[in-house]
Amino acid sequence: MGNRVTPVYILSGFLGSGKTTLLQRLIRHWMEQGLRPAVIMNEIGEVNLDGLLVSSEVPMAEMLGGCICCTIRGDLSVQMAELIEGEKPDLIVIEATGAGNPMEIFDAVTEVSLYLKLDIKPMVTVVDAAHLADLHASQQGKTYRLMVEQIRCGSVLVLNKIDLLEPDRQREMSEFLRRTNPYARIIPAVKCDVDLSLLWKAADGQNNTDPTTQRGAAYIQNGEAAQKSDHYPLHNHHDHSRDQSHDHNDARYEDHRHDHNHDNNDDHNHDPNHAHTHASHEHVTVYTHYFDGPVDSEDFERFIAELPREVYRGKGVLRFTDTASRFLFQYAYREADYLKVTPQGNVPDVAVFIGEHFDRNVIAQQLKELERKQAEPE
Ligand SMILES: Nc1nc2c(ncn2[C@@H]2O[C@H](COP(=O)(O)OP(=O)(O)OP(=O)(O)O)[C@@H](O)[C@H]2O)c(=O)[nH]1
Repeated sequence: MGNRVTPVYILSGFLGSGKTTLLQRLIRHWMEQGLRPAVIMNEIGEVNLDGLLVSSEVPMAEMLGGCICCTIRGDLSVQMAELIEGEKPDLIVIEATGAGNPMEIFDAVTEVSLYLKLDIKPMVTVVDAAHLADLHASQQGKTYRLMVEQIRCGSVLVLNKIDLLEPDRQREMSEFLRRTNPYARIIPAVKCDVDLSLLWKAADGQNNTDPTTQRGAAYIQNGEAAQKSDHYPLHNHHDHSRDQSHDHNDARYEDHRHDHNHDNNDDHNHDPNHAHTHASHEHVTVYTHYFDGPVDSEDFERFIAELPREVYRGKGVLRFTDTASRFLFQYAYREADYLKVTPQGNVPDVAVFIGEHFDRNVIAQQLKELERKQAEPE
C-alpha cells in the first residue's frame, strides 16, 4: 500500500441539495491544480446517474443499492483499497447518499482508516435552503431531523439554493444554521458557487487530523458523539450484506430499510445510540423504473409536476418521442431540470424516485400509462 496518505473529502447533504453540483466544481478545481481526484459515489438506487455528470477521466467507484452508513458499509474498505491501489489518486472524494446518516458515514470512513492510510477531512454539508425553510416551518418529521443531523455534523455548511428564498428567509436560515451548529462555517451559495480554495482551509483551522474532533463540533460539544466499538476486516462480506439487505422479489422495487440482523456486525444491535441514529432513513422509499420506450415530453413534464409531495427526489435518463436527443432529468424539491446528454456506454432509459413512504405502484402505473400511450397511437 506504500506510505502515501490519501486525503478523503466527504460531501454530505440531503437528497437533491446540490452535492453533485459541488462535486463537479471540486473536481474541476482539483484538476486545474494538476491533482488527480478519484470519486466514490453512493446511491440508494440501483443506478448511478450522477456519474454521467462527472468526467470519464476521473476514476470512480460506484456503491449502489444501499447506503455506506449501513447496508453496504462493508464495501467501503474494499472500494477504497481498490481505488488507491489501482488508480493512485491524489485524493478521494465521497459523495454520500442524501438519505445517509452523516455520523455513520463518518464512522464508516474512520473505520477504513484503520486499514488504509487516510487523512479524513472535515465534512462539508450542502443544505437545500428552500427545502429546509419549508420543513423548518413545522420542525418535525424524519426528513427534517435528518437534515438537522447533517447540519450538526458539517464543519462547513454550504447554504445552497438561496436563489429560491427571499432575503429575510435566507437570513433566517443562516441564523438557524448558526444556532444548530455554532462551530461550522456557513457559506450561502447558488449552485454551490463558493470559493473552493477556502472550503477546507476554514475547517482545517478548527479541526486537527484526529477523526474524533472532525465529526462536527456541534456533536462533540453536546456530548452526543456515537460510541463505536465495531470493526470490519478489509475484505468483509462484500456481496453478502448487499443481498440480504434488500427485498429483491422484484428487481425494480427496492425499499431502503434497515435490518441489522443481516450484518455480521452484531455490535450494532447492542448499541443504544445506534437505535436512534439509524431510525433516520428507515422511511426512505425508492422506486426505479426502466422505460420500455420513449414517452411524450409534455406528458412527462406534467407527470413530474404532479408528483406527490412525498417524492422529493427524482432523476433519470430518458428518450422523448418528440426530441432527437436523450435527456438527463433532475427533480429536487419540486424543481425540475432537463439536460441533453449522450451517455457513454450502455445506460438504459431509467428513472429513480426517492421519497418518504410514497406509493410506488401509483408512480409505476402512471409511467406505464405514458409508455402505453406512445406504443398505441390513436
Ligand atoms: N434553483 C437552484 N437549483 C439548484 C441549485 N444547486 C443545484 N440545483 C439543482 O438541484 C438539483 C439537484 O442537484 P444535485 O447537485 O444533483 O443534488 P445532489 O445533492 O447531488 O442530489 P442526490 O445525489 O440525489 O442527493 C439539480 O437539478 C441542480 O441543477 C441552486 O443553487 N439553485
